[in-house]
Amino acid sequence: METNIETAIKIESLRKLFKRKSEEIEVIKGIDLDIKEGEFVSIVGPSGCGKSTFLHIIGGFINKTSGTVTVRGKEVDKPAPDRGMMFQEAALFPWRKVYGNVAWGLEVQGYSKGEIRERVEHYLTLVGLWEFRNHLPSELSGGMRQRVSLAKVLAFNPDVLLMDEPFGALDAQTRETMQSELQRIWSESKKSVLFVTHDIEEAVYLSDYVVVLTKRPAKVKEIIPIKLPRPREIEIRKSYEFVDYRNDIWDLLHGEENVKSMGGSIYAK
Ligand SMILES: Nc1ncnc2c1ncn2[C@@H]1O[C@H](COP(=O)(O)OP(=O)(O)OP(=O)(O)O)[C@@H](O)[C@H]1O
Repeated sequence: METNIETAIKIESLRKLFKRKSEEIEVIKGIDLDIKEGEFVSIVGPSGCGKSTFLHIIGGFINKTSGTVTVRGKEVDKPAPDRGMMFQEAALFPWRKVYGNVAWGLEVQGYSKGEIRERVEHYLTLVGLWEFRNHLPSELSGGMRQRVSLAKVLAFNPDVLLMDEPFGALDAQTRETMQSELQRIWSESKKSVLFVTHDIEEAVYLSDYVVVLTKRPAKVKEIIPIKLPRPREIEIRKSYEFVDYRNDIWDLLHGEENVKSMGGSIYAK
């Protein structure tokens, strides 16, 4: 297989069936997708269509039935530090302070104390929480806990970030703040991100592309490039272009027959 050096994640003919007793449930029915280095790509789709399954296969947590998934040319067969994964709930040790949580993966990998301190400081500063390094997770807000989770994942220096509804449990205002923060952190860290969300506005605001999946079994229905300038200010959500993108994705998700033209900006890769 030919893999372009600029390709961070390559997915070809991916298929997934779950077996339950004598029944086979087809969840993913042939997905092809290329994510280039440094791209931010969101996945949206009807509830239960297979978004989390898709992300977990790329993470190496679920086996695929057929097809190929490669990250920087290397075939995925199990979880590994080249793929950092974030979930809706912050994955933190409650008994470890913020510093200790971010340091954990580095300790396990055998980094020296000096290297650990350097990396933990770098990533906690990046997420704006260095001064909270001696707090326990229980002493932080939900948004702050998710920022610690992000620092913990980034400290591994993964090639790609896989994020499954990471802001799904946050209130609307905190969620918006986290979206702006993530945009800044992404542009500074230059990671490729694959981001699953139910929130169309979140997908438009953050992404270079939004991938719309069909209902189960999931296929790619449409790939929409988001050609809004960066960095994106919060007010961009009020612009006509933004609202147009949101409405077009909403129509696609609701299976509208007469999807309004986006001036040629809808295309399949
Ligand atoms: N281990 C499993 N065994 C059998 N079926 C499963 C298993 N895991 C998931 N499924 C089924 O696969 C389908 C897709 O689930 P998945 O969680 O990937 O969807 P989703 O798009 O992320 O859902 P949501 O939008 O509600 O979060 C569902 O119908 C679910 O019941």
